[in-house]
Amino acid sequence: MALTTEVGRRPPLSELEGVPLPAATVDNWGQIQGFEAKPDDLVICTYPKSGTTWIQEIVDMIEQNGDVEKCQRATIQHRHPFLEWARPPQPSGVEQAREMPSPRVLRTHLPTQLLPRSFWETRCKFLYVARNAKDCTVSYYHFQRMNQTLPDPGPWEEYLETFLSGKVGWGSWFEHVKGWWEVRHRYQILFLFYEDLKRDPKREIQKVVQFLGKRVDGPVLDRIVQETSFEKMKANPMTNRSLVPKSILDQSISPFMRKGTVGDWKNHFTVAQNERFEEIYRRKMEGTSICFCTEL
Ligand SMILES: Nc1ncnc2c1ncn2[C@@H]1O[C@H](COP(=O)(O)OS(=O)(=O)O)[C@@H](OP(=O)(O)O)[C@H]1O
Repeated sequence: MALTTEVGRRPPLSELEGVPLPAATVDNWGQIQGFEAKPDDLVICTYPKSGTTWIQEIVDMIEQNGDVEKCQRATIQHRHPFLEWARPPQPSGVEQAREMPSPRVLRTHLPTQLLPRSFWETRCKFLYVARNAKDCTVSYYHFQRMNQTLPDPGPWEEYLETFLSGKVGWGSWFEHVKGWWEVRHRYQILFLFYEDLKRDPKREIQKVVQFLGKRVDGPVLDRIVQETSFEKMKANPMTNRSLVPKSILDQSISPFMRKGTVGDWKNHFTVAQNERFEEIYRRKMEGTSICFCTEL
């Protein structure tokens, strides 16, 4: 009896310094906090659903000089250890990173105030990708519907309030984005926008190439643009999460590679919801110079 109930239940989030996080991440916090960064680490930082997988594939394609076969060596989630990953008895993200040869590419959704200190001290490189709040809300909503390890989002109108109050995994979008934006000139941070990547992928990928101190020739750059398109990544089992068991990601509810567009929020927000969102947005983003576009 009890087992049946356990299987069907979504685990609630835990909290750390007011930021909701998966309970296993909080339980493993000692290990995460004590993580030893290295000066040649590259850290991909994002708020959830902002283009993490996309930028990971771009970075890997650049590192492999456009060699598609080499990027097929493992699923995207196994190529770059996720710092907060903790699912005993599997090796945690920290343990995976420790085993990895340098130079390492790591990934995290942590807000600046929770990032382990060694990252700031070693002054390694950070690649931050931000996505406009409205599309992020929509993408996160569908992700929570299908991700059996996160709380059930409930109906859309309820989820919108949960998102606005920051009671979702990794906390408030507003605080996350503002936090990373504020430190972007103090550290080696390349700050990118999902919407710019959509509008002009070639230009944005060139920025990444330069930031990584690499050189790629024209045809290779064109191949990277092509192979990291939404359509290609949606069809690629190494990037589309189709190899993740259905008990974790149920893609019959919503695919991981869902739409990959700018402006899908218009298919979800009512006029009233949009007005309320904008009002809260204005208040929470007051005083910051960061600017997003919500349609192309
Ligand atoms: N190549 C490419 N082009 C455009 N858009 C892309 C691409 N790859 C992933 N995506 C879209 O990014 C959303 C998933 O974000 P993340 O990868 O950050 O998700 S996660 O936090 O790691 O779970 C999710 O957005 P939505 O489709 O709006 O839900 C993905 O479809």
